[in-house]
Amino acid sequence: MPAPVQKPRTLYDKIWDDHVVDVQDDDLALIYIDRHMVHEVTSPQAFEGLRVSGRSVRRPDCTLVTVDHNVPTFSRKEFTDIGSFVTEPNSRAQCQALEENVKQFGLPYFGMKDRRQGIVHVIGPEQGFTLPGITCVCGDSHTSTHGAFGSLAFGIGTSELEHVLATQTLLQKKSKNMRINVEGTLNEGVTSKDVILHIIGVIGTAGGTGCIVEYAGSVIRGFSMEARMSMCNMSIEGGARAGMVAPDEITFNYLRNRPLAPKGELWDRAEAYWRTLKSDEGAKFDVEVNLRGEDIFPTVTWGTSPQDVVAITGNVPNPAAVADAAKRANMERALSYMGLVPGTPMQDIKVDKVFIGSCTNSRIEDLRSAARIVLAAGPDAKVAPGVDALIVPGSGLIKRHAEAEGLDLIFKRAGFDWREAGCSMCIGINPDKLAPGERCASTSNRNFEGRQGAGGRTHLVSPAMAAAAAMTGKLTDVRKFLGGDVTTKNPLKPTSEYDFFTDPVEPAPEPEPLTKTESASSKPLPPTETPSSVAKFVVLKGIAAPLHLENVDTDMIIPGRFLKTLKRTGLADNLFYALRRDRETTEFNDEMVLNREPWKHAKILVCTGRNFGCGSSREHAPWSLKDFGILSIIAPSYGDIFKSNTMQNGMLPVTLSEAECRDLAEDAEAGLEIEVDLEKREIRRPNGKPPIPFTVDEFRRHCLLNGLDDIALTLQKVGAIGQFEQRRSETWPWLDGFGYKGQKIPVAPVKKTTKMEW
Ligand SMILES: CC(C)[C@H](C(=O)O)[C@@H](O)C(=O)O
Ligand code: SF4
Repeated sequence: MPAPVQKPRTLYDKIWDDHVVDVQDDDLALIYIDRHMVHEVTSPQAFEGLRVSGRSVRRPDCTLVTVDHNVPTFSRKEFTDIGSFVTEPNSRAQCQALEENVKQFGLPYFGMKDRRQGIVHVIGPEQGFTLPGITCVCGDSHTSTHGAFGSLAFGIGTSELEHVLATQTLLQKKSKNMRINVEGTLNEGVTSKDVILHIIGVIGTAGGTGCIVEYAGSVIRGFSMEARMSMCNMSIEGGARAGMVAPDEITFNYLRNRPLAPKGELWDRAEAYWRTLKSDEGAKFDVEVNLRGEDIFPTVTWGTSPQDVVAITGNVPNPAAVADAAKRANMERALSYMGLVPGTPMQDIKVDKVFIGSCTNSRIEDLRSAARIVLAAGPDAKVAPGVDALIVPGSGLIKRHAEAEGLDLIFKRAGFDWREAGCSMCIGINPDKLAPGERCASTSNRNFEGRQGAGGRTHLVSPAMAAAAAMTGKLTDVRKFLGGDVTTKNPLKPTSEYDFFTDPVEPAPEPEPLTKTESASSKPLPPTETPSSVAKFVVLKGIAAPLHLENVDTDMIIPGRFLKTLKRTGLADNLFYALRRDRETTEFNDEMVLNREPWKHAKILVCTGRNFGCGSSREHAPWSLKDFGILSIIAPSYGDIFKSNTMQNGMLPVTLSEAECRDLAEDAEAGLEIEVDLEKREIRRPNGKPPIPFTVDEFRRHCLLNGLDDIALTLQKVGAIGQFEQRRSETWPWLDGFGYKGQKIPVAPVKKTTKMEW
């Protein structure tokens, strides 16, 4: 009999197929997670969950922990410990909790004394922890960055994080396949950051919802790994949970010799497998977008959403030209927040601050490209008067690498502030933030209201454009600095031979005993125990509050500065902070519906705009809604991570058509109580209108109706997980991490790094 012909598969299909541990009737699959990265903001509640239920971390060897969001980026010369160095109490508490958890659960950790510390999405690739063909997760939406290596990498919430720690698996439904092709040649001054901003401008922040995006085409193939990471990083801003690029020579060259990448014969086996990781000819994509490199120009955002983009040569758009009333209102709000007048040339907009950093653009190439512009401005050129310009390398190693190339001197000579690694001014939950009304050209990824500090105004740009803005004091077309051959004019000498091996890679430490008699990792996993309970959701009757906004992001639901908590509760007052509070006095206002009777008591939120809960993976968003009393949201569509986060908390997101949402919003405006019945899958109104039916995943419905905990259910499949791990060790042995079953990876000999003379 001829062998069955397998139909052509996409890169995503292949990685998915290779990770399925178990499939349930309703399309949900338990998939194995190869790499788990952890930081201090989204993990404390998950570790607490493990502690309470007496569970251990299943694969410390596949877990890597660092501290990045809260850390101050000023000099660490005087650093002794977190307790004295991180002075803001909530930030300190999160960093200290992480260090305690690392010890207690025995996890590999790059702390603040370790020069490999840095932004979680920078250090994984840098160490070779991120590899092609893997599944990779982190309690952070920009995990999409790691897809640049041809891996399936996506952000998860805190409950899912706990699930991965305990089981090394996740319950997932397969997403749709989307491909974005960028063919042709890029214009002068256009970088991968401009390409991804342009893409988001075209597809919108909901464009990739429900999809995994593969970036393809000659432009992408020509990009370095750094450039691919910047693109995949912002997949989440385009609504997609993950973005990926098929691995190729550029990927292999980047990874070869990285500390945690396979070596010798294992490398050869791995590379042979990695070469199979590309979409087959004829593979089916549910959505395909084709763009031309020639149509992309140096790009900048004007508004408060990453889709609000314009070429730097353009003007601030005019809301009056927009027919749709809701869109016009959104634009007016954005322009008022940004303090911009329609028609103003973008290049006339003055900036107060420039930030070069974040998981999008803080890698060595980003720093080089910014340095080139500074050099092109002239030997004595300085940062424009009145502008504060900050350069924050993504990791301690990048900082050293840049210093070895002398980039720090270029920056410092021109008046830039040269910092230590961390998330810094990307999110403003550490000392680096914008003051109210300050305007910043930023290489980060989110320009939401208040993102870089309450009242701060963000324009997203590439590192070269940020450097140009620093030198002129205004948003500036980078091409002004690019006349002639910049590389010969500017004597930058990149060092590809940077030595990553001077620090030994140690296996994870032994877990500390939880009590005198039981340790976190030696305690056996609970067997087929009765599923523990989370709150049940059966029928919910109550006041519904109407909300007429599109693309409500989780930064809007709860701003970053309120994430610095170790608890899941106490967040109600900060729900929709910017909408509910007066900008000046911060008192609750009367305009926002949730501040008024009877909606103050709302149990249901009816949102008429699409893409509710997009952006960051913070589970604090559903926690704050729940804390306020809202247990069900009704909207036309959701950000993928937010949707699963709500269901992990006994809340029900109902998806209805836009017309149905508008209809229900009328009832909500009238202050009527409505009833969400999960048992019958329908929404009932008291005014004689017919019930509205809805659909919901069967497994999720079952869990919600019975108040079941995913982790306990998954642990019933521990046998299948163990079998998968055995096959994984045989087929992909390089995926067992350092320290697995007592193995150690050899430490390469120490090489000397010399400061470059140029
Ligand atoms: C803290 C974390 C939940 C968040 C994210 O998921 O993206 C943060 O990194 C951000 O950039 O907003
Ligand atoms: S987006 Fe910003 S805050 Fe989030 S991980 Fe990246 S650098 Fe950190």
